[in-house]
Amino acid sequence: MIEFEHVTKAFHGKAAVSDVSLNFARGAFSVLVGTSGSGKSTTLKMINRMVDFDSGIIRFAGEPVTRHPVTALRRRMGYAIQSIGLFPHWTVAENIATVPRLLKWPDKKIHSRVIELLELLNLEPAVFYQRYPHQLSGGQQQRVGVARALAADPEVLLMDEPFGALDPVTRSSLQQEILRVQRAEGRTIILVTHDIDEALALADHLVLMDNGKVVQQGAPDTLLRQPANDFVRGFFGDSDRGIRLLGLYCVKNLVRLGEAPSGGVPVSVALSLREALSAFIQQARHVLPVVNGTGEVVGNLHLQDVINQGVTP
Ligand SMILES: Nc1ncnc2c1ncn2[C@@H]1O[C@H](COP(=O)(O)OP(=O)(O)OP(=O)(O)O)[C@@H](O)[C@H]1O
Repeated sequence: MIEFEHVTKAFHGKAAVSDVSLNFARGAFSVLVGTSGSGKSTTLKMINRMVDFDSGIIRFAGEPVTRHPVTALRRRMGYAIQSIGLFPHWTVAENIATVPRLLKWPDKKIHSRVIELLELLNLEPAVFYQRYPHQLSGGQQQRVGVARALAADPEVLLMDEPFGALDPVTRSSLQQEILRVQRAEGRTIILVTHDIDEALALADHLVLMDNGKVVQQGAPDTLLRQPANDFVRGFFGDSDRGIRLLGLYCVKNLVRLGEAPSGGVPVSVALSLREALSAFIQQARHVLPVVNGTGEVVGNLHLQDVINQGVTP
């Protein structure tokens, strides 16, 4: 859906992005991750032409972005950033409605979309609808920023550290919301983060950048299991790689269905194997019962199977 071919951008003679070729597939959740100053934000901003590039081609829906009128291009791409950029004299509802208003949606449709998004992002409409940005916490402002980016159902969502100022609990629930929206609606999302665990939790397609270049890209599993070089190995923390790998899989993948339930506090099918490993350690057990979404015991999880998952592809 979005393709980069040999794209280069320099600021004051110094390359920020060098000869980058990438393909962000339609409906995929792509994540740009890397060291500070590696060119992630610049890469993102070149997609909606917030930053012009010096050479190469970037295509959106088959056409070079330079041939799309800037305003039309930006309306097709939601954009959410850490520093939020909410309009201070507009209420939360007016901020969220920015693009629907530009698109001249009827008032009723705008109102119901704003309510829907407030609920989606856990902001009680009765409390937040009429508030102004200065009356919100940093995390609430960020959620309004995400709601605004989603408002007009853009084909592509560009997000630059959108969960940066959130506490770990809110951050994790917002990550799950975004994943749910992306899976349910097949939305194309490109997200920049320097948080490795966030990147691994969200990405279908992970792009690791360093010094303006793409060092390795692919499925998170591939980068963890087959790091292209020492930089990639080091970036994911050599000693944490096994644990991070377990974070990519769910208990559901390994449950031995129909076994007589073992003792111990059950783990849910939806839990990651990383969290399940922690449950084994906390309970000092080798086998734990597994429950499905309705709390019914469906089988067991064996510690040995979890360990094997970290070894076998
Ligand atoms: N507007 C600008 N003017 C001058 N230099 C810039 C500008 N924007 C970015 N740069 C430089 O380009 C390089 C890449 O910056 P970029 O913001 O893309 O990196 P990043 O990977 O997103 O970093 P971070 O994770 O720290 O936000 C950096 O060296 C930065 O200083």
